[in-house]
Amino acid sequence: MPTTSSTSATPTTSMTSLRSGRTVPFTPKRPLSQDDIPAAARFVRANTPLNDQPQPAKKYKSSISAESRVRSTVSTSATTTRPKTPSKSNSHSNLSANLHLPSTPTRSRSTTPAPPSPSLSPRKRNDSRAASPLPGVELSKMDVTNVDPEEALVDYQNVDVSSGDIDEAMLRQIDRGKEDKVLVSVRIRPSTKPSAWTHSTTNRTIKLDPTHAKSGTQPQEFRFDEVLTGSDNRPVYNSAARSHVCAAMDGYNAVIFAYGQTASGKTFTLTGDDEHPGIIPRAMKDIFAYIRRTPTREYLLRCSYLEIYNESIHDLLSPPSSSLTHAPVSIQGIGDNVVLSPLREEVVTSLKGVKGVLERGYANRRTASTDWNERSSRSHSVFRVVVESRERGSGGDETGTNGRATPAPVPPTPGGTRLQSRGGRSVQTSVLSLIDLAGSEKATSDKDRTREGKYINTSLLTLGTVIATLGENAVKGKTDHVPFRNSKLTRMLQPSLSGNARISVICTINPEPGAIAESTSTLLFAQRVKRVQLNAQKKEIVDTEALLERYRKEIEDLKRRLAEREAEAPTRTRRLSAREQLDESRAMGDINSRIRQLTKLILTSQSVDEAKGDESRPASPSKLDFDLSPYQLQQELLTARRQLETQATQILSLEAALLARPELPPDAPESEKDRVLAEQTKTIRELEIVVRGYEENLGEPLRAVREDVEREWAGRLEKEMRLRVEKEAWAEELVRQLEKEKNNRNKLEEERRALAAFVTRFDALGLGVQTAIPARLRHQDTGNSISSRTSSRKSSFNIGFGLAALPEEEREREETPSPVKLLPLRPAMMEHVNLMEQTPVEEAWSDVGDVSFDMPAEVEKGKGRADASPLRSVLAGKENTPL
Ligand SMILES: Nc1ncnc2c1ncn2[C@@H]1O[C@H](COP(=O)(O)OP(=O)(O)OP(=O)(O)O)[C@@H](O)[C@H]1O
Repeated sequence: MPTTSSTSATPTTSMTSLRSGRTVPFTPKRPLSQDDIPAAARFVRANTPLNDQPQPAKKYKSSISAESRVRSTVSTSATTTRPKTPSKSNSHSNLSANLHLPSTPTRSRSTTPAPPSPSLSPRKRNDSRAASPLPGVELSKMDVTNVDPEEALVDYQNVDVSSGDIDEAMLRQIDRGKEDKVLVSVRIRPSTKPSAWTHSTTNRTIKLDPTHAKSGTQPQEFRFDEVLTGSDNRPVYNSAARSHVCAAMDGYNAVIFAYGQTASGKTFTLTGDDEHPGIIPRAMKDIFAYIRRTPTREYLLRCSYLEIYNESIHDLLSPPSSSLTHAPVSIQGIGDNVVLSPLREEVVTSLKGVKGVLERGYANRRTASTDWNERSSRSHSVFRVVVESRERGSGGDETGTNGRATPAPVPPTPGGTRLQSRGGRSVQTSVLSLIDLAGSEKATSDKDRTREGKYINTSLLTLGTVIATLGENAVKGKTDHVPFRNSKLTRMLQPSLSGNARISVICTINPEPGAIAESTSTLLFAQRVKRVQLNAQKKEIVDTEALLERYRKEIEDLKRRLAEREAEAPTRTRRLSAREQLDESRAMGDINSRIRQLTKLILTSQSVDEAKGDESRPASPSKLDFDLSPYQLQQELLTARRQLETQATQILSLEAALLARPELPPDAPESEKDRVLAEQTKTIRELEIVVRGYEENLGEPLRAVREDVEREWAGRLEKEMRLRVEKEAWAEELVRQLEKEKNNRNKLEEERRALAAFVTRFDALGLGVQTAIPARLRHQDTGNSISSRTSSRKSSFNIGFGLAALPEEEREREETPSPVKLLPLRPAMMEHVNLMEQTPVEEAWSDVGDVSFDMPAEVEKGKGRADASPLRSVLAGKENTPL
């Protein structure tokens, strides 16, 4: 039997935590002095938009000017020196407390990588120097560009023990959210006022109380995956977020976001407070717990924190004041390939590291006091964790003295994979995005807040439209355009919303009667989200990398054989006959060419991947299908560029390896010098092979691709311009025709009036011909009748003469109603039409043909002539007739 309850049954005082038996402090995010205001009043003021109490909240309103950002930013250099304003400190301490951090790491391997050592690659040394662009502003050493990914790996052995362990409940949750639908939950915020809604947590339904419904209407019942109440964040996390956190650890992209009216509890759900840690701290704990229970894999975790404020993206970990070369974060990439750049990413290896990142980011968030929420989020904030993992290797085969064989390659594109696949072990990458949306709101009393509110509402509206279109497309099998680009938020979420992510949405509502409209709108949004179709896929860099590993191994093997032969050469050649020497040199040539061939294969590994089954032949870019659309060609170009970048990285690595070789002292034995010389010759040869491969394989074809894309685009542009010119000409012609038509009409009207006057006079003369004159010539509507007659005459003219005389294709064009088709009318034809338009009065005149007086001969003669209007002739003839 479902238990139906109303939130009204849970007043503030009864929102006592059942666990603790204490009153849940509805801590405003910017708390007042606790002594000043009684707890109940504090909650009412902080949460209730329409309470009838005075609103001292204004008193605590703080500006969110750039200045305040700078203040909080500069202080981020060390968490200890950050000014602890009362408003922020509570949040920070919430975060720290929520993460339950240990004082020191307890495992053998340090969880925090050491500062970059000078023995590392030159690139790394440069980065660490550039890491402090401002005096006094020390940026995090965990910035991903400062950290060697191989040294920041977290695995079950070195993971922070404070992360706890995964409980059975978590394992049960893993399967949740596997369906191809969005997991939609509704969370009803506790309230002191009676609730306007009835709900059932067991049936997962919510419905407007009929007493609040419009008279005569039956309120709609909404059903979701979860209906949650109360202040405990644990059940919310367990049922609405945990499955998705696990999915992210398992290799799927996952997005969890809170949506709802301002002050309905989004931030409370995502961040929580001391007593009720929210989704973010709980998720981070689970991530480390997951690593602990997965002995087969090693992980690299990178975090970023950004906000979208007034439609621009701000990096919360790298605010403007911390960098001299600050550039705004922009969204790059095409379609579902979204890259945020420049965006600071920090490697985290422990909960403590996560805490630091969250604290700094949170301190830079824009919040302000509004009429409804003392610390309202004025932006959409996104906390992202990139999870990279690979199987743990045996260890011996791949590392050199400092744990690596070559310097860490720079990832080819911003936001790309950092971890390298090793020995055929693939790297799995996924992103967990935890999003606290700004709340939709009504007009507010503050000007700045109103402006922000406009941006907030617009982007939420776009989110609604995007969701609605995606839902429609999914339900009706349509492919309607989805306006992702209409807001930064939707563009950023495009890859996830397009389906390649597991999504969980927690819609928060305020149950009070004063917020029925907003709550209904939130529930309708939730309903639409439920219809969106998902198809999340794991992203695994498997084939290419594995193949590369195979090729690399073979190359190494061949080089070893080549070196052995070269070393033996002096003694062997003496023993060999001329023929055998020739064979020997051929064999060496074969080995060299195989090395070259394999190098080419590495260079075009991506293409090789596509040309499955024919691995010996590199798929050359010259095989490109130029029937592809410009978009597809562009994609090809991007792929080629990426290969090029990989090659450039390889060259850099080899050069760095060459430089890193120890120099010999001057008194070193000759044999040692010869050995070093031979090694260097070998390295030079390797470099030559790589460079040649690059030149042969990518240089020219890449240019060719670029030229083809450019040519294709130039062709399209030319065509577009031609069309435009034609259209403009058409428009001009149309205007001319209209002008002509207008003149004709005026003329016709003039003539009609003259004729009517003439007829009236004629009547006045008592010549008794009224009945013979068509009535319309004597009334106001005459003109219309004449013009309609004219047009019917014109069309009969067309059919009778013009079209019959035209060739087939022109006749077709004439029959098409589009004005564009008028353009190719032959000038002679146009003349006919003009003549028709210029002499409509003869039509009218034919109607008065039975007027019982003789027509002057000139009138008869003038019929059908453009320049001699019969009416004018008539009028001229009658000019001196006495009236
Ligand atoms: N379920 C809940 N239990 C207890 N307190 C809550 C709950 N939901 C919200 N609150 C309290 O209500 C106040 C407003 O909540 P919160 O700031 O999370 O709203 P919001 O939706 O993020 O608002 P905005 O969009 O303006 O940022 C906070 O003081 C918060 O502690």
